[in-house]
Amino acid sequence: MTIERVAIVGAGAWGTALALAAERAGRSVVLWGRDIGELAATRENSRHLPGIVLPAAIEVTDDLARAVTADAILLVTPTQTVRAVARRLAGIADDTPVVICAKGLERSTMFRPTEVLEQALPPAAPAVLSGPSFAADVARGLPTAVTIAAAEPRLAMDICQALGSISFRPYAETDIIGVEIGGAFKNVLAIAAGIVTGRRLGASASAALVARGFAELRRIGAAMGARPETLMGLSGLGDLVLTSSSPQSRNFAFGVALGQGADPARVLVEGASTAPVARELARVHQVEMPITEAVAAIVEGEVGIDEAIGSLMSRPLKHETD
Ligand SMILES: NC(=O)C1=CN([C@@H]2O[C@H](COP(=O)(O)OP(=O)(O)OC[C@H]3O[C@@H](n4cnc5c(N)ncnc54)[C@H](O)[C@@H]3O)[C@@H](O)[C@H]2O)C=CC1
Ligand SMILES: O=C(CO)COP(=O)(O)O
Repeated sequence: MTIERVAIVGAGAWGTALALAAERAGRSVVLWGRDIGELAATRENSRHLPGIVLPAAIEVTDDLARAVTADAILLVTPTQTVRAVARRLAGIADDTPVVICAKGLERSTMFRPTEVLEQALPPAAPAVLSGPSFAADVARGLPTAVTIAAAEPRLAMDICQALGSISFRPYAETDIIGVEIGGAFKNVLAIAAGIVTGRRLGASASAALVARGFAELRRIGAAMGARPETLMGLSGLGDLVLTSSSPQSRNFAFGVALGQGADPARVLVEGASTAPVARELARVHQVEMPITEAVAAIVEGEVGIDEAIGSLMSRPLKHETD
């Protein structure tokens, strides 16, 4: 299919950046948001992307009917809102590609976002966009590569064709589960990496955290049906490395604040919402995920940070690749 008109639903940092990417790729773009007063008036998202002015060609609207008729829709609101927002898109034509751009797991059901989408919006053809990509980098046109997955390889490639440009390079994939698992769990692991940095535990501990965190990601991925190659790619290891090493990441920055003694109840980032669900999924699938367990316990206020670190370091010795 040819995708000419693209709607971005959600005008936060990532939605605004993806609107710019789609416009650079030559698409006709409509950016829908519920709070677009300032954006519509000034063409600048000063809260999330200060200094970046949207070109006149991008239509900014709070009228969802303008989005429903697009050839493809990018759903770019936080994970816990995907169900409600998807329901509001009920008027779409059958098989309209709806590309999930959130990274997380629904708390009430433990569903991945495309599972939520399938329930809430049955006419949609689900897809997912994920990978190492900060909104500010994409908005500025810096080189970025992401993964776009859909069950049908042809659809994944059509969406790649629609969004790809000289600065934004999507790779097509069919492993929706793997891409979503990578995006959801890396946010939890990024909080752990931030805690290591905030607690000044050293560069060696940071590297160990990424490697052992990735071991957890591979184990839960195998249990949930992800392909190992997907987890090795942009949306798994690539995004884990990015968000576990950069203060630009809100999840990492949240972890840094926790490591420095901040109250876990104060901030809400995707990884904090996902952590208790990730822990529960690990238990359901009987997968050992001590770092994920520790993050969940910390953000839920069940243990202190020093206690959690002590528990991780005093676990029984084992073979590395068991
Ligand atoms: N910011 C980034 O660099 C990246 C973010 N993401 C993911 O994209 C998702 C969105 O993140 P951001 O845009 O950064 O968040 P944000 O906080 O900048 O924006 C979220 C937007 O969603 C809107 N929203 C929230 N609830 C809504 C509802 N019920 N109905 C309609 N609109 C609603 C808010 O008004 C806001 O405009 C998250 O899952 C995040 O993990 C993925 C890659 C990069
Ligand atoms: O997912 C992201 C980059 O790939 C953005 O990470 P944060 O949500 O932690 O800022």
